[in-house]
Amino acid sequence: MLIKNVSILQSGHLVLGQDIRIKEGKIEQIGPELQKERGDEEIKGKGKLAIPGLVNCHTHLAMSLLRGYADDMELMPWLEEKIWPLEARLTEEDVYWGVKLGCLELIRFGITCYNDMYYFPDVTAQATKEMGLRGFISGVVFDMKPELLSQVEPFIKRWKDDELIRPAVGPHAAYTCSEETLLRAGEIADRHQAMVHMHISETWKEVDGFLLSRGKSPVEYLDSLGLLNSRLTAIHCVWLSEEDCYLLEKRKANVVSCTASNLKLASGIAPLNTLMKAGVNVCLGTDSACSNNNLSLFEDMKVTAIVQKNAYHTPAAFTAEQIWQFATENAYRAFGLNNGMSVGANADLALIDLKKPWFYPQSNIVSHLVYSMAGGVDTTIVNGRVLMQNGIIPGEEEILEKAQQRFIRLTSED
Ligand SMILES: C[C@H]1O[C@@H](n2cnc3c(O)ncnc32)[C@H](O)[C@@H]1O
Ligand SMILES: [Zn+2]
Repeated sequence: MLIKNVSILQSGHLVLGQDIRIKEGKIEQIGPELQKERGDEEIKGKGKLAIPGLVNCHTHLAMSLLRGYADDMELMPWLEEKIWPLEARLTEEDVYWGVKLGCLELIRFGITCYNDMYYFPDVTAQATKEMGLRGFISGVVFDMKPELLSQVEPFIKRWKDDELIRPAVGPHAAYTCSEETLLRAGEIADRHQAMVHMHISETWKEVDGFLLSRGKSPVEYLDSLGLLNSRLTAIHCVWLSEEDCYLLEKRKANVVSCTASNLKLASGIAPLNTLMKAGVNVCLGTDSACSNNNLSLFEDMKVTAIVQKNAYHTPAAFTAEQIWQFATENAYRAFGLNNGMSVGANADLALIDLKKPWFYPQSNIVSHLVYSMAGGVDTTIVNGRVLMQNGIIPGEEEILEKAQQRFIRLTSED
């Protein structure tokens, strides 16, 4: 495949007239005037910017089926009164079409890899693979459904050698898993060197509960169980002490901030300034389309930048370049992804049509990507396979129809 005459970002500046040769799922060559080789599929890149694929570091993708189902509530009533009762009715087919609906949105927003925690992980993995996206997929584990823990290791064994899917371990949170459950989940992850995906310190009530009952924060408690390490994606981390921030860095844990979801649930604002000062690897996630309510990292980048600037009364903080790293390089580091606009990297990239008013004047492109990007990308490529070209995703219409049918069935008993 040869992407012709596209612009790329180099050190934050636009470099025009570049060609990108892709072979066997990798970027083989980048430069001007590359010769077309026999059999090369050519993609016209004139007027477009090629960006490395974005990584959504926290989703419950199948919850795209529940978008708009339960707004305007805080976390625990939202879960206990609305979400968990509805999820009790979920079938594998609901999850399959919900994941496909979510994949459509990820593709349209230039996201080539995502990190998921939900029910029926085999179905999530299969649907993701069919859509062509890279995914770190974990089956949720919590004591409400004790049978889920025993399904983790077989799931890992089934998917551990897949090219696009990386099986992970998903203990829901410290407040929904017993110590025994957390220890066993950690042992399984250690045995398979799998990523661990966990909601941590999302609300003040969660943290206050631990301080009162255990005399330590959730972060300190999880560290006492050996769960803090470089394979952990610690989701939310809104209510952290300074000691928690330095402990997360000491253990090289990754923090995933889900600003829009935190704000919509009125959970608070994560202390990203302290985390960055401590040297923690900070990434971004949208959480589900049921608490955001979309899966656009462009939107979460902008929201994170402006909310954090205001929180610290420092407009100069959280620059567009730093925020862009949250959604790209920091995420690649967290998941050990060989991604980026460089020779030998995975051919996971997106093309953005720059002929849009919000990209003019064509000056500070990273600023435009973070502060003014609107809509979606034009073309999305994962592992060298074109998933969307010129805004067209094959099979989209059927997925939209099926998702609508599944939502109607799922909520018909309400
Ligand atoms: C996977 C389970 O986690 C539930 N969930 C969805 N969003 C959140 C959140 O922000 N905090 C905690 N739990 C969440 C989801 O409904 C599943 O039950
Ligand atoms: Zn979540």
